[in-house]
Amino acid sequence: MLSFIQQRLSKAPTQPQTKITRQDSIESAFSHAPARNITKDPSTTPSLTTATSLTDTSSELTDGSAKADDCTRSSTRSRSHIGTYNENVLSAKQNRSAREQGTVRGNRTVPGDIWHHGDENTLRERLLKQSVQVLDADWNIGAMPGDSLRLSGKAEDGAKRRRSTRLDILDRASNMIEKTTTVLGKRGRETVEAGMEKIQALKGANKTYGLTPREPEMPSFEGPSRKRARFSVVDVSNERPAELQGAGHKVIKKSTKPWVAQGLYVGQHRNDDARLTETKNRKKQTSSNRPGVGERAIMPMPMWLGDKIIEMGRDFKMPFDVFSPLPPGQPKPDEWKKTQKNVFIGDAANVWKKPKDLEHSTCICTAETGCDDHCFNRFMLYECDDSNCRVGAEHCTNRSFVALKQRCKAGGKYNIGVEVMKTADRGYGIRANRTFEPNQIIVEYTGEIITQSECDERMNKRYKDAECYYLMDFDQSMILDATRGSIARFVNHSCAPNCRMIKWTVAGKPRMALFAGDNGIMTGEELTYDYNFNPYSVKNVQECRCGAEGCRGVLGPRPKEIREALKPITTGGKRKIQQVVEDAVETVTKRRKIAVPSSVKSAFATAKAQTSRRLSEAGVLGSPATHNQRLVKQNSQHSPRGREQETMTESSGDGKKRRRATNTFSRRRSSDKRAESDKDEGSHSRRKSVKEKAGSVRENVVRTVRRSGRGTPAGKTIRIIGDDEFKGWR
Ligand SMILES: C[S@@+](CC[C@H](N)C(=O)[O-])C[C@H]1O[C@@H](n2cnc3c(N)ncnc32)[C@H](O)[C@@H]1O
Repeated sequence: MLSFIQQRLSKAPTQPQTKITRQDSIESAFSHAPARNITKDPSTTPSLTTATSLTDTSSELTDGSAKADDCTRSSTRSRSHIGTYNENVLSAKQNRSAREQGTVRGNRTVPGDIWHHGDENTLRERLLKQSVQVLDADWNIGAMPGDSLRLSGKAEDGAKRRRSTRLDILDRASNMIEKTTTVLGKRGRETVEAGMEKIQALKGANKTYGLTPREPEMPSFEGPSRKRARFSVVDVSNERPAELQGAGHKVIKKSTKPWVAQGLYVGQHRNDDARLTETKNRKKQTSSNRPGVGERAIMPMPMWLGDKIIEMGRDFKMPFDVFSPLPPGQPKPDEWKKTQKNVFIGDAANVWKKPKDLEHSTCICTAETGCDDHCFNRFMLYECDDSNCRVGAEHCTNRSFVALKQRCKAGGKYNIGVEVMKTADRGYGIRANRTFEPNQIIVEYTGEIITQSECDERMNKRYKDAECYYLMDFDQSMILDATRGSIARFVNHSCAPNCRMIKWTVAGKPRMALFAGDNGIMTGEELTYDYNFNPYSVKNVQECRCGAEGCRGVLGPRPKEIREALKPITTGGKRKIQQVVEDAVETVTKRRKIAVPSSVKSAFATAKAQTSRRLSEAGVLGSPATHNQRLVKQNSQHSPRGREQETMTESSGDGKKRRRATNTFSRRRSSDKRAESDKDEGSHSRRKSVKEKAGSVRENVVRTVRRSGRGTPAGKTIRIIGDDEFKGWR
């Protein structure tokens, strides 16, 4: 501090450069103090401003007359502050509080009693101590002689205001320029004058900031600092209120941390909605000033999926492109006739019969359960609607086809969700351009519904030279031909599929759709399902190129199994006969590449009839109908969803895997108890027993379900029965 004062003093033009010792200081105080005490009249004594700071140069005397006085003599106070001192004493003093020291901070005058009490030594000592205290007191450099001290009558204002050092610099700069202009030519003068104007403008601008807080400290250029790197200097002149706006004024704004709000999705922020078309996005953006439209306050979910995911919940997965369509310029299949609805062709409409029992089907779900896996309609693959479900559209979750319709109606690539792609060795295929939930409906398989005879005709004529066929067994022995149909016709086969093709009954009509498998679908995955292709002839077997780990090598069952299925019954053996029958009736082609040769068909029918007859004779089965019921029992495997669509394999006695009929299901009902009691009646004739039990079943079975697809002949009627009931039929 002292060195600083000495520096100031050495710079001061009016102050002679003398070394002042502490002793001098004391003596100076000694000599001036009485004068001050004597002239202590508030009306005449210039009141010094309260101490501000060392740099404060605006401290002013209230009395102008004092100015002259101040010029002629040094301030007592100032001089008392100057001098050398004993550091030990000083430090000892500093460690004590002002109260302990018996002085009040800021008391810079020598008390009057010094003059009246004590001898010289004591007096000197006290003076020494007090001088040292004074050194520790607040300083008012403005009171010091020399320097550019300016006085005015408003001491209080001066205490609050400080002259900006920048103004000093500007003053000096303008002085220099003034001097320079005298030696410059006209052109130079003009340039300098322009500079002057700029300086004046700056000065003016600075004045407007007279009352603004001190300019914030700017980052120095000493080198990059980690702490400073977090701050960025930004021009926020537009954000500042008008009165604070000044030329090029910069403030420091803390840099944002977008990852706090966006997490792993940082940098993926987009203004447009990828699900919408460009036009719709533009429209949306123009109307996006709606109130309430804003950023989420919480960490966003994967983009574009919205509230649905929050509601439904989903395990966290690493970020992926939720919506990622193929870039333009992909190879496209030849244009085909499209239809988004099934169309009955020819006699098909007359042949097809609406199931009679539908009106009786009403689920008993509540809004809480919302037609979950226990919903009876869901179990039967009936879609809920207002006629068969009391839960209502808001809570019912068994309205997939309605949801699909709404999605497609909304339009856009995202909502459609699938697109055609070219595969390496399987022609065209279908890929998902977005994610799908497990078991979510993806796309409907639509086309023309034709009768069997119409199919034969088409195969022989229209599709004679075709490479690909889009035929699928549908309902009531009819065929769904998607040659004219929906995009779903391009879905390829896989032995390890990620989707299922399932037939549902919607408003009394059968409809086929592709559903996501149990693992859901990720963006970019190729969609496949198991064709369960039945070539009806060994020579029509197609090589499978699905590339799955457990690939069967062919589309459909393995060749050996096909041979087994088609082998005529020559030998007895209950298990074998049963197996052949089961295999014969199990899988009906859902998708066929070629028409079934009539010779194969008749051989198949003959084998089936023969087997049924033999089994009936042997008392194993009562009738073809009960045979179906037996299949129901043997193959009913309760899936987690209470139904089973997939063809399954089960281990036979010889340890080999063999295919079993599936696609049917059974359910334990209250009638099971009755069946239990029936069982106790003993061993009557099998047929009689079956008849009796069939009667009881008729009473209790809720309805008859029409099913087709893998595992059961299309259009065959299968009754739903309880497991225990079935025991009696064996
Ligand atoms: C309904 S089409 C599927 C779309 C077809 N890839 C296209 O380009 O039109 C069925 C035909 O695709 C071919 N295909 C489908 N999946 C296959 C697979 N896993 N391996 C070999 N060929 C397959 C077979 O030729 C089959 O007859």
